[in-house]
Amino acid sequence: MTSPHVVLVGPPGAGKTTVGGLLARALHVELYDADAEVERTAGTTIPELFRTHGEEHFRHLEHETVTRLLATDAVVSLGGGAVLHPGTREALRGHTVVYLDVDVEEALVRVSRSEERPLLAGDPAARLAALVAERRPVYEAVATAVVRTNDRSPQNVAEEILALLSARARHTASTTAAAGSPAPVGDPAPADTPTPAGSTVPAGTAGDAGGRTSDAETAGRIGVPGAPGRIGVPGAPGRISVAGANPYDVVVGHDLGAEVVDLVGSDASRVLVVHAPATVDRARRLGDALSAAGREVVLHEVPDAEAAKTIDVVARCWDRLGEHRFGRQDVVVAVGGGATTDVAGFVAASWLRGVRLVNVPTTLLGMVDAALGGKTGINTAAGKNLVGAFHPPAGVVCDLAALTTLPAADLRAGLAEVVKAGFIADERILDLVEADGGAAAQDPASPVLRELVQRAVAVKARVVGEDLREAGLREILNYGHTLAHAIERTEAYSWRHGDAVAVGMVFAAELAHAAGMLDAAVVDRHRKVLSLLGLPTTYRGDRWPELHDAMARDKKVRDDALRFVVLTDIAEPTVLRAPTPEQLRAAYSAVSA
Ligand SMILES: NC(=O)c1ccc[n+]([C@@H]2O[C@H](COP(=O)([O-])OP(=O)(O)OC[C@H]3O[C@@H](n4cnc5c(N)ncnc54)[C@H](O)[C@@H]3O)[C@@H](O)[C@H]2O)c1
Ligand SMILES: O=C(O)C(=O)C[C@@H](O)[C@H](O)[C@H](O)COP(=O)(O)O
Repeated sequence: MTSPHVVLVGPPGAGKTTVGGLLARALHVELYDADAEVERTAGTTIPELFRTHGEEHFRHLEHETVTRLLATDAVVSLGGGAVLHPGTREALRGHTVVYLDVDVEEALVRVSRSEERPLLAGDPAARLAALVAERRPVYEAVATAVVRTNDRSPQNVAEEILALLSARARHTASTTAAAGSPAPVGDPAPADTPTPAGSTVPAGTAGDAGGRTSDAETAGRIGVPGAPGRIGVPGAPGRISVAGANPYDVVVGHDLGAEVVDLVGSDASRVLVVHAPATVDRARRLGDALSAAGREVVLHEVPDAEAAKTIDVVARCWDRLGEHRFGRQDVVVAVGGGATTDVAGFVAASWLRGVRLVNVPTTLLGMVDAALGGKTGINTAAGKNLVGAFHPPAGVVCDLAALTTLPAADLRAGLAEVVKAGFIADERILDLVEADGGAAAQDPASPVLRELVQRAVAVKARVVGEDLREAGLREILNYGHTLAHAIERTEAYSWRHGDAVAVGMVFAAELAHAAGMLDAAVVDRHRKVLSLLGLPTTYRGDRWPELHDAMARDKKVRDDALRFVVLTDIAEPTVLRAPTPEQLRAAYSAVSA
């Protein structure tokens, strides 16, 4: 089926027509500007169409025009409001759609230089701000990639899109070339053993939740607009929304006790505050605030770190809830790192088949990863996080002051998940770390760390908002985790999770390189960024059988075939299915100390 090389969406002033022209020239194809096509077909201007027939009539004509243009082999630029038509959104499924993101101030400067825009009549600044606020989630929903245009020349933006298109073409080519039967899970075979080639799955396409769930093999690309202003300006608490059946916010700031009291709400009679030994003071302070607000507070300490994630600890929590007659309207508040929020979350998910959960993460890793997204759970003898439930919190409150008491090694471990967000979706994270050799990222009081937190949260929020139950896209958050969880189990959970993830990401990058999918330069960048932060990039070289056995129990395994989230470039995650024993061996040997 003929399809445009790329469809550009975005608000007025995003540069769709200018960038579209450059792309069309570079690709030697036509540029179709949907607005111009509507005018040509209607034989009048858009302002005139609005005046004489109204917006609804215009949207109808626009939808028909876009449907026609989507059957061309061109570059297509859509009018700012085209995506408001449900039929147009539907028609965009399966196409490569790039959202050109721009801040309102810059868009305003650009549109003030151009022709009449009916929807901006009156107070253009206010109208544009309202339009962008209304439409941004829709652009993000239809887009397969988001490209920032602020402070960038149209040429520079076009180059980024061309690079995206060629990476996508490489995916398609490698998928076609590498399709093969799944390799059985087992130790790497000797080099001369014939084995099926590893196969890759291309990144997702526009708004294709249906396709993702039916295939369950696709990890998608996610572009993250990510200017700090979009997710909260430095100095004010950032508030990042997580979409879903029950949307909630992640608040990032200081002195946020009142947020917790609000989130618990006045319907609750009782609150179980679950905390780690290291967070008892913070838990007590929150408990006092909740008591002052009229709630009965039960403080409950769980063991430190991974020792908290057991069925015995869960059972003790259930006992406390039973003793205090917790009902359906009562609440669990988790105060601690990822281990605490994981176990407390599972308690909340299972008590009376689910009560309200408020997460107050006190580690960096908890703030950027564990406390949001709804994955709760515990470990079993067979492996990490094997029992649990998806139970999203009612809200997540990240008080950055907690990071000042966090041991440096735990802060570093959290940075591994921040870096993960950088590699899978937001390169600016990597740039920020590299800018000063990783120093500011490790300073709990620095604005850089705050921006890193907000950016990493924004990445996770967007992914889990689209795919709570890991039907496809969410797998990208597991980057580096297949080997990481195996290392943690092999080391009897004496390794920090983030440290294991750091090694796991280098392994995944080496694996993608061995499979011919990733340039050596990107693999090197993994080592560089992680080393700047003092994170490990190697592991002992004599543990392959144990590691392989643990990886064979990974949740991503399908039909007994190992599956790894890998990159084909920065912010280009995909899934490598059934890598060959040679590829696995090459990657393991490359990370062996
Ligand atoms: N559910 C998810 O989506 C998800 C995501 C990522 C990680 N995780 C899980 O999270 C866990 C790792 O989380 P983590 O790195 O936060 O580890 P952690 O919970 O073990 O905390 C690390 C250490 O810091 C201490 N601590 C916590 N807050 C402190 C503070 N403010 N000051 C001083 N000490 C403090 C803890 O008691 C612990 O000793 C793993 O079990 C991992 O599997 C879950
Ligand atoms: O939220 C997710 O999804 C993740 O994969 C985030 C990971 O960083 C996290 O460690 C998660 O707990 C792993 O989940 P699992 O399902 O692989 O156990």
